[in-house]
Amino acid sequence: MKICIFGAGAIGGYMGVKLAQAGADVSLVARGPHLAAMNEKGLTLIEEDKDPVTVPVTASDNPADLGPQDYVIVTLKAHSVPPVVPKMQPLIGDNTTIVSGVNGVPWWYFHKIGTDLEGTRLATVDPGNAQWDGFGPDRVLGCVVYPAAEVTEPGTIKHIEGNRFSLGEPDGSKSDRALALSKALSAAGLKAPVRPRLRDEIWVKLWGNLSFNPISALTHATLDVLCTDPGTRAVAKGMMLEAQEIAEKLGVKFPIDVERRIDGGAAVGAHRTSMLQDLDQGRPMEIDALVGSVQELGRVTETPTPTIDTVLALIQLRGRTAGLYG
Ligand SMILES: NC(=O)C1=CN([C@@H]2O[C@H](COP(=O)(O)OP(=O)(O)OC[C@H]3O[C@@H](n4cnc5c(N)ncnc54)[C@H](OP(=O)(O)O)[C@@H]3O)[C@@H](O)[C@H]2O)C=CC1
Ligand SMILES: CC(C)(CO)C(=O)C(=O)O
Repeated sequence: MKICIFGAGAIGGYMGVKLAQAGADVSLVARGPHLAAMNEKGLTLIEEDKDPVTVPVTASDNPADLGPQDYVIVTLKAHSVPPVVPKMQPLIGDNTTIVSGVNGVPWWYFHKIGTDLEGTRLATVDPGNAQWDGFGPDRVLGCVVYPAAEVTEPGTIKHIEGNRFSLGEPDGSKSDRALALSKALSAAGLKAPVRPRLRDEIWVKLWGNLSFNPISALTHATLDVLCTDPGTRAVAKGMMLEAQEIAEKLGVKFPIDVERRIDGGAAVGAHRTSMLQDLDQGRPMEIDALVGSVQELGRVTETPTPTIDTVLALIQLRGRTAGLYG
């Protein structure tokens, strides 16, 4: 089984080391100094309570070097995917599965959803239908990424917590391709359950990213603070309740309530969300995938989103004034 991880930064690099250690036929697409370091000295993973490990990896910035794959696991930031769809084509053969390991509402959300919204495209996450037309939705296997990791220096990944990558077919079936990838990831020491209702998990994760991420980038507060400060907790709750109304109209069942989700965020502690880290480091923020997409779904489902609209306007302008958005 040939697996290529496209965008082998923090999450893709973590997965890459684990798969390489388990002897999988895995290759990585990356770029710049991180790619150069991987090719020079291998990819290093630092995990708590373990000695750092460095593994030799097959890595390139040119997918044509790697050829058609059984699985392409996309672990780019959401806004980086549409522009690279043409560049990814050499990785795609007749039976290639694309695994979308990207936060936010996935571009394939309405593929095989089984309602009258079947086939609806989302401009916020797939402008110009780049992925829908360039990959084809039948290739897609969904994935919710739970681990936290970061690239601490070129060629080095620090794992922070978690090892679960939930997988799910758009139609909820336990397909052979989902089960085979689950087996390969499990053999690498990762948790990879195949879920019949992946969209429910997408929304529980998205609840936090939708609200905590922009609030943290706007306030520079860590999760423990923004989830317990009465004012910002109320803003997060307002956004999440609007999202819940949208999601329930789309058939999602939430296994927990908003208060419990916010308490879970607080329990993570003094974490600077990825959007705050991106802002601080001058990198584009995943505003469209995490917040704009939920506003778009509000329009699709005719659900008012006044709190989401307000926070989205603020974070978009924050991004523009920092030269990182739009
Ligand atoms: N990190 C985390 O803890 C978590 C992340 N996620 C989600 O996972 C996804 C990936 O995040 P993360 O791993 O943090 O992101 P990273 O930025 O660390 O990884 C993406 C990598 O792809 C590279 N890249 C971008 N464009 C190209 C290109 N055209 N060709 C080759 N390489 C390219 C980037 O290089 P460069 O740096 O040069 O741009 C970077 O090394 C996001 O959607 C994120 O929200 C989900 C849960 C937790
Ligand atoms: C905020 C958090 C921890 C989950 O909601 C996250 O995923 C992020 O920092 O992007």
